[in-house]
Amino acid sequence: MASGIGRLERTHARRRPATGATTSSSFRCYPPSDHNVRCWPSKPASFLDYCEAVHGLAQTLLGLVAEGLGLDAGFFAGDLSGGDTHMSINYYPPCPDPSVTMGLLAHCDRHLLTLLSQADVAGLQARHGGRWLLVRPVQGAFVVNFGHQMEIVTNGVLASVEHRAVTNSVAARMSVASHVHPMDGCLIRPAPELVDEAENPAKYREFLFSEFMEAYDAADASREDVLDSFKIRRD
Ligand SMILES: O=C(O)CCC(=O)C(=O)O
Ligand SMILES: [Fe+2]
Repeated sequence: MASGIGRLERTHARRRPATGATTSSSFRCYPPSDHNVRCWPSKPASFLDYCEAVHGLAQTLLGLVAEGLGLDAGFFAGDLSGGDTHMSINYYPPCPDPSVTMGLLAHCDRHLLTLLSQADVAGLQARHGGRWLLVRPVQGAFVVNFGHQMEIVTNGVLASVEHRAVTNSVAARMSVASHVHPMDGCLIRPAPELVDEAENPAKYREFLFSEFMEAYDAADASREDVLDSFKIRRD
């Protein structure tokens, strides 16, 4: 792990493994409960400040997204975004031949929202119109990703974004992703306000987020396979 990150306790391999020599550590970083604090890195000392700022930013963005959709500003607050924030710290060493080694395989995040810091080395790609587009780093800015849960709750209005990370032959790259999760027992369903049985019927059935986590792992994060098991078929 690069200097500055310090010791990471209770790290584990990513559920979605990279094909290259990527090192990823995932742990619950917020709220600062006794359990979560035990998983924190020992450096930097301002780690709590970072987690609090990210949490605050995520809640502000969710409020704005809700308003933009014509929902109550507090629509996503509470159970839908009130679970632990999961942080993934990804380290991609330089790779002699990037054409044969992917940093992180294509996937959609499973929860509501991700705030991703990718520092200053490019590598993140998002799929758009069948093509992979490089998401260039902007100094001091986060990339905001919608996950599957956002797509389902908005009945497809805000689609989850498929993305991956590529390696490069020169520079090591690091990214820090903060994933905003719902409460474990949260019921997920399209917002009734965004459903109209005649004009725009619900595209997804109701389910517990824990059920979704199992389906996500079983489908190996393939976008269509994951969503398929929750779609309502009308033909
Ligand atoms: O390293 C990146 O830019 C992507 C990381 C990512 O997609 C994730 O941690 O879920
Ligand atoms: Fe991701």
